[in-house]
Amino acid sequence: MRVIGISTQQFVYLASEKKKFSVNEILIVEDPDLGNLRGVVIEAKSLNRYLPLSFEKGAVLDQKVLESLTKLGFNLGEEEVNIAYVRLLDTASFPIKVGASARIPTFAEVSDLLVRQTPDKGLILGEIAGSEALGPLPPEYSNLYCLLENNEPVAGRGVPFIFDYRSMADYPHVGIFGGSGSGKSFGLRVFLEELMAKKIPCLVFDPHGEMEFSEPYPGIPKEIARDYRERYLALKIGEEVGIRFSDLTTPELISLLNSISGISESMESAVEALFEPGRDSEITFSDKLKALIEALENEKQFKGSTLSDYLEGEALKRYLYVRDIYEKYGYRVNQYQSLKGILWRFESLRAKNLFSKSVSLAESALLQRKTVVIRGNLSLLKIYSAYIIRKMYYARRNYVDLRTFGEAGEYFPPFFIVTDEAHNFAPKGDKETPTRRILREIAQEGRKYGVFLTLATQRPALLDETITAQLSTKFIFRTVRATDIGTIREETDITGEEAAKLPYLPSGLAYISSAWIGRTIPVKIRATHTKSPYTENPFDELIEQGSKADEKLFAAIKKFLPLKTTSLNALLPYIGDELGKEISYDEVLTFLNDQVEKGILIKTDHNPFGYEYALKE
Ligand SMILES: Nc1ncnc2c1ncn2[C@@H]1O[C@H](COP(=O)(O)OP(=O)(O)OP(=O)(O)O)[C@@H](O)[C@H]1O
Repeated sequence: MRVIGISTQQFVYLASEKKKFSVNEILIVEDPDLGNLRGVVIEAKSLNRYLPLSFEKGAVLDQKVLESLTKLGFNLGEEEVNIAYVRLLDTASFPIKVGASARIPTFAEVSDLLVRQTPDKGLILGEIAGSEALGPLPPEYSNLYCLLENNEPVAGRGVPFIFDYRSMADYPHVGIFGGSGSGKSFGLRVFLEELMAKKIPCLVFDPHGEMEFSEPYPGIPKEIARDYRERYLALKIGEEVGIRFSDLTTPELISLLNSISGISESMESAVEALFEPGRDSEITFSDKLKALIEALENEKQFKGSTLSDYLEGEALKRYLYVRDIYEKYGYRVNQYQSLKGILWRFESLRAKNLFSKSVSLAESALLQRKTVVIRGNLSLLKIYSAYIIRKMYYARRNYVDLRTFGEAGEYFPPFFIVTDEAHNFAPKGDKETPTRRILREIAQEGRKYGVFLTLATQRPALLDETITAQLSTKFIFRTVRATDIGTIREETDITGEEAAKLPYLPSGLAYISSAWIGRTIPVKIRATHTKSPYTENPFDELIEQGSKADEKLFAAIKKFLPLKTTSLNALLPYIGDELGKEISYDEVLTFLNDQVEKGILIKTDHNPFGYEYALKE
């Protein structure tokens, strides 16, 4: 490797016949006067005589570079020459000497650039791509992780990428972007495993039920494997976690109703007038709504206080109750349609079982520094997340605010909020959603309180821009859509060359762009220690399900072998009993013929009307 072309104090060109350069690789230039200087490859090209057109394109290849190559003895007509455009990371007091040699560094020479944190104080997320060449690592950086090759874990051979989560106090919030199948969910799982290992409390929203960490990934060596079973708690909305109605404030109730379907101003003022926080239960609030609707439907009956003679017993009790409610609220809340709208929204919330449980299990698990996985379908999570995030965030905020003024409040720990499908929780656009409001607030102020976001999405272009702008660290996996690549280019410092590679990145390779690192680093995300419940290939699933069904049917039919098709109809009820379900003539016949094809049964002509199937000897 030699310096060619025109060099400056900041940039040099390197050429080599043998070494192929890759973008982001760190190299050492050995200047006879300036000593050893480190630089990072920002563009890489290969030239050979069959590619004359590439000479015309790109900043790397100008005429002077080509002349210099020829003068230095490279034979462009005959051989391939690899060229790198390198930005120096160390300061040079004058331009680098042309012709100076360059080489691959040792780990010790570049360790300060590659590892910013010791493994015990950082998240071990994977391996810096291309770092295998740096030679043996000191023991403290070895054997920390495996990579996944053809779905098998193999020991990592390069420099670990250690994410300095402590730097999030200055550079908060993480974005994980990548198209379908790019390795984004895998990356998120690795991130969560590392947070659990460090006992950093975390609130995760899990719309796909995949955030399970109890099953070990097959083949992970035991020196690396960790047991996460005690480190997380999965809670299902409506079963283990919900909203305690008596805890709700009026704005919270309004926000919940709004999340079912947007509410009007008159509905909002009706809720403000009717709802008594802390005193109303879900039943008393619903009763009030119904009573007021009933009164407005027959307003004449309830105006004035003349009591009908015909009323007695339950009917009288009801009349008095409705009249009472009408007298108390009717003069302020008299829009029938608004009340119907609130009732419909409120009953929809109740139907989701939201009010049957509280957040106490989630709260105490966070206090125990666990990861809390909140499960539910996407639409339920969208409703619930705003409530629980606000609840946990304000608990933390109150504690910190009180502490700032020297007062003792109830302790609540710093924590992460993590979700996949983030563009559904905080979509871009004019329509305000309750979750977006609180996520924006945390994106802007969470740092002060030690509350950090980790938002994963397939569609960064659809994520709220205020939030995207606050994500100081971005993990960018394979991305194909031009609009998403456009957003990524605006929001990170990745180069044009890196952006052009985004559609072709292999699964599991991410560019990590972060304000605290100051440059983009390509990282192969490590193998997970645990297995998602849904890693089975759907086609293997078909085969497995098929063979299970076949085994069952074979066991049911076996005792009737040899079996004649003429007696099959009569046997169907018995076969059905064995199977525990009805089965048709055609289904059994197809199955028998399949077994003949597999060589398990033989089929013979029985008589002009049918066949006989028997076990092959
Ligand atoms: N770090 C990795 N190393 C090697 N292979 C990986 C890695 N991450 C993912 N893969 C491969 O890519 C596949 C898809 O990964 P993953 O499920 O994480 O995709 P995804 O980006 O989350 O897609 P979707 O958004 O559709 O869920 C995995 O099943 C695995 O085979």
